[in-house]
Amino acid sequence: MSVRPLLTREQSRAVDTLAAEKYHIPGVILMENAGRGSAELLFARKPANVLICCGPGNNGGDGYVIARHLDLLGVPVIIALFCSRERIQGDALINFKIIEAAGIEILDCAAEHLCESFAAQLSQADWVIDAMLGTGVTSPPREPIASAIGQINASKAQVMAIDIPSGLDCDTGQPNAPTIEADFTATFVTSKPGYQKPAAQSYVGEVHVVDIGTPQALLREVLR
Ligand SMILES: NC(=O)C1=CN([C@@H]2O[C@H](COP(=O)(O)OP(=O)(O)OC[C@H]3O[C@@H](n4cnc5c(N)ncnc54)[C@H](O)[C@@H]3O)[C@@H](O)[C@H]2O)[C@@H](O)CC1
Ligand SMILES: [K+]
Repeated sequence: MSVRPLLTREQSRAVDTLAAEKYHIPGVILMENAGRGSAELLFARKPANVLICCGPGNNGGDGYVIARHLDLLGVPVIIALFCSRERIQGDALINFKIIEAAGIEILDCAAEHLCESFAAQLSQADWVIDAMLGTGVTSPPREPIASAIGQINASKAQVMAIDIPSGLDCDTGQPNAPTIEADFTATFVTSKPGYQKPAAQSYVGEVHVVDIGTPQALLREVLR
């Protein structure tokens, strides 16, 4: 496939479902490929230290995989968790348990009062990874993620968005209030229709497509 067509948010979710149900690829393999590919993209930029902001879903799951691979590459990482541990499930929970067992530092930022250390870590961060909201987002960002987006945008850290800059409508390119302003975005399988729109440029930054191992036949089926 020379120039890949663009998957909408719904089509991206169809790819994830079909990959598991029709092509027998466990989601945690797709997540490993997504996280490893994203970690290697960031490592190439020689990060001094990385603060990885994780939301409640599989976008957060990508963040846990990225943390493990950057840690393995010798990069100091800290996870900022923007949901209660109890909310984490499925493929994200598998990867959360791995980094917990590996002793990677996790800041509990789910409850406002536990979040003082987030501001301190953010001020020290060379890079921030936005693994808060991906294709499962259904409305403008809610608290505590909304406040985190504002603090991240106000910080001096460089920002890498995972799959979708949190807050951005990936189909129209329209931002919500607030939306992550990323220096670059690692998006999965294909770029998204909204990423080429003028309104999206200050949010997506440089777009990189990361393959997650889905077969060509699956793409052809979804894009038909
Ligand atoms: N097999 C898969 O499904 C794969 C998924 N991947 C990652 O998983 C993401 C999709 O994961 P999910 O479907 O879990 O969804 P998300 O991880 O995008 O998170 C959505 C969750 O956040 C909450 N939420 C929704 N709207 C919100 C809002 N406006 N404010 C605050 N919280 C909100 C909901 O609880 C929802 O469960 C993709 O974007 C990609 O990053 C990748 O790992 C590739 C494989
Ligand atoms: K994101």
